[in-house]
Amino acid sequence: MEREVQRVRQAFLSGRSRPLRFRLQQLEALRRMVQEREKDILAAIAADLCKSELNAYSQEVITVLGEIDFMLENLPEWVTAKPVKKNLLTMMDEAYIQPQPLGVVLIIGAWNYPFVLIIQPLIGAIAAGNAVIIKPSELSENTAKIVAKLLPQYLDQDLYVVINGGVEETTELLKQRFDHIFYTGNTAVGKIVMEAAAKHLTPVTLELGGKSPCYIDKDCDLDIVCRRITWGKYMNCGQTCIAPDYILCEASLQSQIVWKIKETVKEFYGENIKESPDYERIINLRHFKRILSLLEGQKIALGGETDEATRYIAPTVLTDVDPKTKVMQEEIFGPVLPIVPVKNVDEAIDFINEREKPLALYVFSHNHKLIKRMIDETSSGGVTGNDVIMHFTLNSFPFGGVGSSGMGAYHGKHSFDTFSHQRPCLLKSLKREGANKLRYPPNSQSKVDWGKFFLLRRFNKEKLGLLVLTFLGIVAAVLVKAGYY
Ligand SMILES: NC(=O)c1ccc[n+]([C@@H]2O[C@H](COP(=O)([O-])OP(=O)(O)OC[C@H]3O[C@@H](n4cnc5c(N)ncnc54)[C@H](O)[C@@H]3O)[C@@H](O)[C@H]2O)c1
Ligand SMILES: CCCCCCCCCCCCCCCC=O
Repeated sequence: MEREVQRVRQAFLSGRSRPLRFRLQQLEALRRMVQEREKDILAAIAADLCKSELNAYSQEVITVLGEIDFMLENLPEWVTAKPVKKNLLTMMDEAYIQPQPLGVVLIIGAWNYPFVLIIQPLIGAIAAGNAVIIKPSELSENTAKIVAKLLPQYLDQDLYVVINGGVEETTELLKQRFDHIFYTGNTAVGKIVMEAAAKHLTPVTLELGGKSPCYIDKDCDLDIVCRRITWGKYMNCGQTCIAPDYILCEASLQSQIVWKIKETVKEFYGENIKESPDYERIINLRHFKRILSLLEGQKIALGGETDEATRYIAPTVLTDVDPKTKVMQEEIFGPVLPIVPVKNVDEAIDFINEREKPLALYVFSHNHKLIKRMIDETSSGGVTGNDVIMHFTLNSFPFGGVGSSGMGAYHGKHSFDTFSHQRPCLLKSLKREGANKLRYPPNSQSKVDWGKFFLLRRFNKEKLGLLVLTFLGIVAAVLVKAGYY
């Protein structure tokens, strides 16, 4: 492992990942890979998650292609140095911020969207000029294998390397020194990653999970609300980090919500859900059993049917759920939707704020002020009003958690920034030493007063011109006095 990381570091140190032209070429090659090998990629995702190729394409491949195009379009502007505002002491100097690659980045992916969750951060890391080691999830082994096979056929083989394996390999990998670690997965492993990173003072991005609440106000169109929630909750069989985890609403709305979700489930997946190409399965038996255990003692208002042999769990809704029960203590990550009755929006806000900060928050209402209030008075990684999931699709948004749902963010420019160091560069001349005398010892009250004048005073534009002239006059006077002229 150590040798492999060393090899990638040597490739980074060769400098070839840095030029803009190279980054664009690699991103174009990645796009070619996705387009030319689309069938293989879709087949692998389909095999891992019992997902139709159409769904794999719309949920994963579209996102990846969109992200590559966005990078190709904007990268030339993002990589350029950006001049910054100067103060009176640096007036005559060159001051700019130069984004630079961090070095060797480790990307650890999760199984639930196994392609997009490693390729989207990879796009950002390449765009920022880094070398990358990718560790796909071992639970989505088909996608892990196809990525390991295809990437070396299209990308620089020494700069971008896939390492497959399970906990043992990841543990070994985490002992190595990286310049950034980007991890997607559960919170418990997030802590392991952060602890390992701390040994080398390596910065981390942690894309974690949590229980994303969904508040339904009584002033809304329940038909549309339930259709959107049904889509976001049962997509990928509930195994989506930003799926609405549970509903908060007034008790009287529950029966209508159940009825409308039931109708929508029929419309989306037909009478026999098991035969629908649009309904996935639970990733493995461990998760299947974990989700079943969440149903114990609950009022099942819809669904509840299961089949262990195929790891099928029907779209399920629970009503009158007690917040103290197990289903409300951990992220569900399955097709089970508890409804927790609350008296009003105030109680819903308190309920959310008494718990860990979620990755996403959803609020449905015709009342725009109520949505704004919910946003102002709570915290979450992201929010969508009157829909679910959709904030993920906008690459101008930073995607990430807050508090226990994660740290850092990515997508679009935010990925570029995550994998870049914003290096402040100040280029001074070796001339004009007279003006610099102000900061050299011995210090004096008048020097401090001039320092305060130069660094603390705020000037409007008109005054500034005058001041620059005065400043230059003073410099000239000092120089004359010092005998330079
Ligand atoms: N924020 C996001 O973007 C996002 C996206 C997807 C999933 N998630 C969250 O991820 C969770 C589901 O994923 P998961 O954790 O089951 O995925 P997982 O089991 O695939 O684990 C994630 C990664 O961690 C590695 N790993 C597992 N155990 C490890 C250990 N002991 N030491 C080191 N590495 C280890 C795995 O090899 C894998 O690559 C949910 O909580 C979900 O909300 C978050
Ligand atoms: C055919 C229409 C296209 C619709 C696009 C909808 C895209 C949904 C993308 C969902 C991806 C969610 C990934 C979340 C990562 C965490 O688990």
